[in-house]
Amino acid sequence: MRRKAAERRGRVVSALDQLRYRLGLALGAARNARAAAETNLAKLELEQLMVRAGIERAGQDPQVAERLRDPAMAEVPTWLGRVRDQFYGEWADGPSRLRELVAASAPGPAGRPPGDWLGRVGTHEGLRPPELWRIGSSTVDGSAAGRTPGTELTFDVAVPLLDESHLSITSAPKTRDTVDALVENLLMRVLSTFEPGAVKIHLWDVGQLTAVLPNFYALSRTSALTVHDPTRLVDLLDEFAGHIRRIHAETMQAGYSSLRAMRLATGRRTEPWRIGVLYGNGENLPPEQLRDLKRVAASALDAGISLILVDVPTVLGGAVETISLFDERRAISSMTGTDLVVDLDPPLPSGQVATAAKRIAEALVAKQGGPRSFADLLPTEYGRERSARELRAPVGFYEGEPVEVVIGDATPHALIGGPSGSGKTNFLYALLGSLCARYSPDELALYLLDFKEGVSFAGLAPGRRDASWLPHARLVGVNVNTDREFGLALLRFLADEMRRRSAAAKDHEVTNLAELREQDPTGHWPRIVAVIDEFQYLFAGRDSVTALATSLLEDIARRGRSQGIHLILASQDIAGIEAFWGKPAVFEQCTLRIAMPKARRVLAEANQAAVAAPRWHAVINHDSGVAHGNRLAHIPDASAKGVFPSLQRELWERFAGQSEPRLFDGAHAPQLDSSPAFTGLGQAERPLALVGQSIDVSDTARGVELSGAPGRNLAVLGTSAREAVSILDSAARSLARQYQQGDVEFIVCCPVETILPRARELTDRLAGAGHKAELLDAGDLADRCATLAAELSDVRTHRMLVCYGVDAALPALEQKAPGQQSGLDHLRVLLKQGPAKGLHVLGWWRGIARLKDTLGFGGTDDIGAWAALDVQGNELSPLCAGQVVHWAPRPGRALFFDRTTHSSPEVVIPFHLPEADDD
Ligand SMILES: Nc1ncnc2c1ncn2[C@@H]1O[C@H](COP(=O)(O)OP(=O)(O)OP(=O)(O)O)[C@@H](O)[C@H]1O
Repeated sequence: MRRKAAERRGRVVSALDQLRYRLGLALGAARNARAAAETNLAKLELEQLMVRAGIERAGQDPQVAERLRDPAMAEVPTWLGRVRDQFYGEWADGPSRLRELVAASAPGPAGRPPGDWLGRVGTHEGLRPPELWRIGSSTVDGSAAGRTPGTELTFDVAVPLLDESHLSITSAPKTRDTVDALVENLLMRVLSTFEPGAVKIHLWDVGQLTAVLPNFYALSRTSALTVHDPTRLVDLLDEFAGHIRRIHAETMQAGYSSLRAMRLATGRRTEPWRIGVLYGNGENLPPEQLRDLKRVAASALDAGISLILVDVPTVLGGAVETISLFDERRAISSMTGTDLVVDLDPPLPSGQVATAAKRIAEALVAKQGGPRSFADLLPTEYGRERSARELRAPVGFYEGEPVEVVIGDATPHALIGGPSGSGKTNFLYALLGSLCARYSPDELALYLLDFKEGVSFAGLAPGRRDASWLPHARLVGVNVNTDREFGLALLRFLADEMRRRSAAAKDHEVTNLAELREQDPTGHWPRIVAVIDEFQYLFAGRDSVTALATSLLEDIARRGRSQGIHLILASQDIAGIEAFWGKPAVFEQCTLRIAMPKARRVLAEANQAAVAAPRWHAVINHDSGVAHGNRLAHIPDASAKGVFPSLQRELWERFAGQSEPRLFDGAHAPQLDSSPAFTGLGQAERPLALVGQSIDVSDTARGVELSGAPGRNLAVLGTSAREAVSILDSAARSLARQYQQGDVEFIVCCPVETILPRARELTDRLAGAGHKAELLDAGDLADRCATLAAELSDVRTHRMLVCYGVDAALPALEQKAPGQQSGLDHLRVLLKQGPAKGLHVLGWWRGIARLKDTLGFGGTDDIGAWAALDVQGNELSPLCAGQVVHWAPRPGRALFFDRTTHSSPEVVIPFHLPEADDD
């Protein structure tokens, strides 16, 4: 028992020994590994210190010297030396390669000696900026490059800047003049490279109000150079942040990741480069400013903004090159590495810099000088652009540079506001001219509607004085302020077109216009721009027109974008449009805002840019009116006499073959004789009695089909004689065109004395057309009604009883001999049974009550169609199946309802009667 226990103990002890042994081994290994790692770390740290100080000079660095005392570190300098020798060994022709590289990457003023360029104004248009900008040179000993020891090899040192990198400069004591010379040299190289205006410089110096780079003074009077308040770094950073947001949005919308990418792809420079030079004092910036600065620096380069920081201690995001000065001539730079000393270029002669700055400033002023003209908005060749992705055109200029408007996916619709006389119409002309000159009618179709009293778009359609028209215009609507229905018709048309495009997109399995055009290259899919000037009229009432207009506008605003249907809405007073604010969706979809001087509520609430905008300028904002999107532009005078018409004529000749636009002029009633609806009439089985022109996008007339169905009579209601006469005239004359001679007979009766000449005229015209037409004496009406009623069953010809002022005949018609039927009874028979037998009544009643008296207890069924003039809507409901009728009577318009074709009445324009004007 005891032996067994001793054995067991022995086994345990030996197992424990084994364990201890193994643990000991493991611990020892870990200790060794740790010691090795620590030594390695110390070597790497030393290596880093030596590289930072420069291998040649490292021995003088007290930190390095201290570490080198450790024998374990002895191999570090040896190793670094070997690496360097190996590097330079392969670098025998390095200096000359560098020289060539800098010469290629820093052409002209970017790298050449100042004598070659200083004082000359640059001409580079700025598509591809130089990649490097010279700051000095560096010299290496030939032995390092495999040459004879003692020979010196010199090469140029240059730094990247525009689009490429920021620059951080650290001064040494008493080197401010050197730093200034370095910065001045760099900026002068940049300014002298490009055409004036391509670069803007912003100077900020924490310690100085005005005297930063004094040789540049002449430039500070132009937009090329701005000196910022030393206490307001925040303003400068805000300004840059605003540019970055705006430019980022613009480039992304156009499908590019940076301004540079966009410039290279499109071959156009749309923005200047901006260089911010910030002089600090070596102390840390307050944390908030530091954060803002880092944020700006991180995305600035993609927006063409580069920073040059002098003694601003910060680690910037993005690419940064550094220059650290040792003394008044020498520095080290991240471009060359710490081992090479850069001999900075000597300062440029200050007098010459001042002269050069003055010349550049003068050239810039000359370039920007004087207001630019409308012709400056136009391209050299017309109709070259494609609208598949977007529409883009300059509308004005800011400091000589064009300012563009973009209508596309991100800014599908535009809102233009400004008080009367602020230049909205002029802006629209500038925009339309600029767009139409760039895009052919196959790329852009315009629908133009002006609610203003006046004829601002009228010239775009063919007129008496100028037969040309704007070939892009498909519709021109003027003087429509009383015809909100026309606005509605346009919106309906756009909504239908939107559906048509959406169905086509579905068929081709695509989601937007660009793809549809790709998939259906032979289709006709221009971008559609609908301009509605003074669009607030659309919302002028609290009625069904306003309700419908609002919902259609909302629908188009929401869904038009992907179908290439764009709205441009202009108004004097956007703030005052109540219905508009009740439905903010339209407002929100109008992400392109154009504020004329003093415009209210077009831009975002806190954005006051429109208040300060000078005359004939506009604030163009593609960011829903948020301040960072503001672009101020001077708009050239596009409304001066002959300016737009001459472009129109050129475009008309260039794009000959485009059909005329439809012109809708609310101030002119259409002529029956020239209406295609009238001239196109021929013999028909169910003839149409034309009542008037429809208020619609398509040029059509409305009429009543006089078939044999019950109720196929026409009543004209109200006291307005001119319109009533016109309606009966057009109805009878249009019917006359649809019958062969002998197939129809017109019986015209006019109990209203004053109208008699009109009735006679009509009768003569009908007779002149070869038809049987008789002007019945009012006193004979009752008897004739009796005869017509009696003959109803056996007449073979069609008969039209045209009666002007039936109400005036009522007293005579009502008379009846005892036991006999009255004339009225016979008229009722004609109204009820006539249509089936080919007899139709076209009558004018001057009041609804008199119509009801005429119809008697039989109700209104025998009047299947009517045209109301000065009659209130509520009086009309019984004639319209009891529905609520909105109708504000107005001269020259009628409310037309045909039970068989209408669900609700529609407004029509009775045709113009030339001879009736002679009254
Ligand atoms: N950029 C401009 N340069 C020169 N003249 C201009 C400019 N813009 C407008 N005008 C002139 O100012 C006048 C008013 O301009 P416009 O008709 O465009 O203003 P509006 O805002 O449309 O005014 P309203 O709403 O009263 O029609 C016009 O006679 C026009 O010639």
